[in-house]
Amino acid sequence: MNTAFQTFVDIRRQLHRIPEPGFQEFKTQRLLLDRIAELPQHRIEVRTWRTGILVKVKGTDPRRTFGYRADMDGLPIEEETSPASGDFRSTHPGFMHACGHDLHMAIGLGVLTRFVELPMADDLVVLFQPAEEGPGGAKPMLESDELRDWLPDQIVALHIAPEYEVGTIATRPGILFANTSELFVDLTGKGGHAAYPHRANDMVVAAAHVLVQLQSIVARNVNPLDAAVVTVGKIEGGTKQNIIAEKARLEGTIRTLSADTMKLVKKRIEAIVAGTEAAFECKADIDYGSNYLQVYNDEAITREFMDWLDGEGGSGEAGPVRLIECSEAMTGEDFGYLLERIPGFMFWLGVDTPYGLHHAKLEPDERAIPVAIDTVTRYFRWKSERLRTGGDSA
Ligand SMILES: CC(=O)N[C@@H](CCC[C@H](N)C(=O)O)C(=O)O
Repeated sequence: MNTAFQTFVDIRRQLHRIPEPGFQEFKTQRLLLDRIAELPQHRIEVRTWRTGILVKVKGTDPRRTFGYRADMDGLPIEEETSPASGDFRSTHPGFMHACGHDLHMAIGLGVLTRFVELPMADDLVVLFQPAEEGPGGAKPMLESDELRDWLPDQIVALHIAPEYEVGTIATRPGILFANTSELFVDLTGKGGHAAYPHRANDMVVAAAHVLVQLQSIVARNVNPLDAAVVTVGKIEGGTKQNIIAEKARLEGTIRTLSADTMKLVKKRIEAIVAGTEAAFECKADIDYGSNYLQVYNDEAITREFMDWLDGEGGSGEAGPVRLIECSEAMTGEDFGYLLERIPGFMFWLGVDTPYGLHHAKLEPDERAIPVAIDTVTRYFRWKSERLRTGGDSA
């Protein structure tokens, strides 16, 4: 790997050591601000918003602004990567960059650096956005004073994809990621002695009933030709093996490809929870936490990007890039809010690793970093020039 790219691999490793929860990305913000401060300052302007950062690189003759967005937060996962990554493993117990945001940020810094070194005619804004995993930073950042007068005319983001080889970019026009809603169900009954179940009201059993019935929603209520997911990722209840639990809590997430199906799934969840409440004579509360809008790629701009990648855009400094037109995924991304306001697209970046996103053993192949820096940089330059010379797809 050439030394220019190696710098961003090193930065990714530094970021990997310090994963932080949403809106607590203090060390991450500091590290990025320090790296940005090392760049020649005459072309850039920097703003901070909460734990996020906005950087503008001034073009030589700006008529438009292009945007790249990178998310910043880590996940509550204890890292279990191989000894080979020992020297840059997470130093924050119980936290890990297990969704690739360390790569997304390093790539953002790489793109930014390239445009500082060799500006394009148009402006570039790089957004380092907090709290993608929750509660969601894109929507409030979009509404912030800091972004209001720097809104790009077109925006791009990427997400690492463990299942694709390095050198692969996958995307599609239209919907790429699902609508999401978090789900929290709190059950309160009556605790008691394990030997006297008839005098108590057991919330572990009630939670089990809710959990099993939730499985019927996708199987029996959603049209099989549509798509939806109801996953419960965490159950909490009780205090000891011989005490009947007074409280239990289920934590999950709902994914749907359409807004109407989201309404249907929520209606069914409410019916199931109300039924359990009546049957178990307990109290049940539902909270939907944060909700994300689908990621909907602008059809014309995405198709144009795909055509470019299939042609002249497919060979770059970091090697050939192979395009895959992929299917929709049930992952969620608050980048959907940015795309609702600003035309653009998101794409998957192949990082070829056997463990999936949100896995404690996720080890993305870092050779994907140069591929992404080079591709995004070349694409913005090409698009900026094309618009000046009268190409279409604003
Ligand atoms: C790309 C990715 O993995 N994104 C997350 C987004 C989480 C949204 C929210 N906190 C939820 O759980 O519904 C995902 O889990 O898809």
